[in-house]
Amino acid sequence: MMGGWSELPAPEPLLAATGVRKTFNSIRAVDGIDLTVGRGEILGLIGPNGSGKSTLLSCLAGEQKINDGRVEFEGHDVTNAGAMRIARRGIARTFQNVRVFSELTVEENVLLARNWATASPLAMIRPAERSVRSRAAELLELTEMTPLAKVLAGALSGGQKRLLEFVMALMPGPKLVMLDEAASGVNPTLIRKLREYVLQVRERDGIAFVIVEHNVDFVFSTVDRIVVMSAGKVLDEGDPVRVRKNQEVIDAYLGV
Ligand SMILES: Nc1ncnc2c1ncn2[C@@H]1O[C@H](COP(=O)(O)OP(=O)(O)OP(=O)(O)O)[C@@H](O)[C@H]1O
Repeated sequence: MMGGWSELPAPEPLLAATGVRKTFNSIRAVDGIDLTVGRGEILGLIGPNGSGKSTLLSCLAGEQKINDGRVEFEGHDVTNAGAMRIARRGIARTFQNVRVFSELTVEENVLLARNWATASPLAMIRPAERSVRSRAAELLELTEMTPLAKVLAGALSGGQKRLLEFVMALMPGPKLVMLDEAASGVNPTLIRKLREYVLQVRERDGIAFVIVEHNVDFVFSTVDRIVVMSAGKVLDEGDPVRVRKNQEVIDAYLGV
């Protein structure tokens, strides 16, 4: 068993973003951010509404083009490489507004997710190979969703839909998963389980996570390191215990 990741030397960077800037007309949504994520590291990204967290995720995932800066993944320059190419390199994400196919079952959603990062849209209609089916079954088992496999995704609770999206993000076998407010609208029991699943997946497969989150207890209890954003910049960064006591962070975000 490992003695906790925080005791290990700094992991080799998986993702390295430097000087990332994204503007919308006069709004500097992301204003010169440097961010690294180590292999298997769980990084928290917090900050007030509108501080640029989701925009930064979209830039890293290649959904938005950056105005300035550089993004490297496993040493490859992926700056403005586009969402598909970046996904193929091994970055997956979930969204603030859950994106699942309501008219398909849980299992069908999970099987479809295999191809998002690896194949053409045409390949989506091919029946899933045995290895894909067994990965889907294994991930549903891990997240205790096997009993829901045949249920239509539209019939799931908000929390279960978030869990389904989590499984879908894991299907292509990513090296980095970015979760955008995965605990939002999720009941406390399911949040505890989500935390457990994140830690298990990291432990088992060495997957790194970037967790954008307003649920302070969830994020501080799950991550190895935290980055606090404010008005498009990094306000503080480091050990969660220290950051939580930083008066500037308390004033800007943690507040009351
Ligand atoms: N497509 C867009 N067009 C114009 N402005 C945008 C766009 N997307 C984001 N912004 C602006 O960029 C800034 C950062 O927004 P962003 O959604 O990234 O913040 P956030 O930290 O994720 O906020 P929240 O916690 O509320 O999700 C805000 O001022 C927002 O209004």
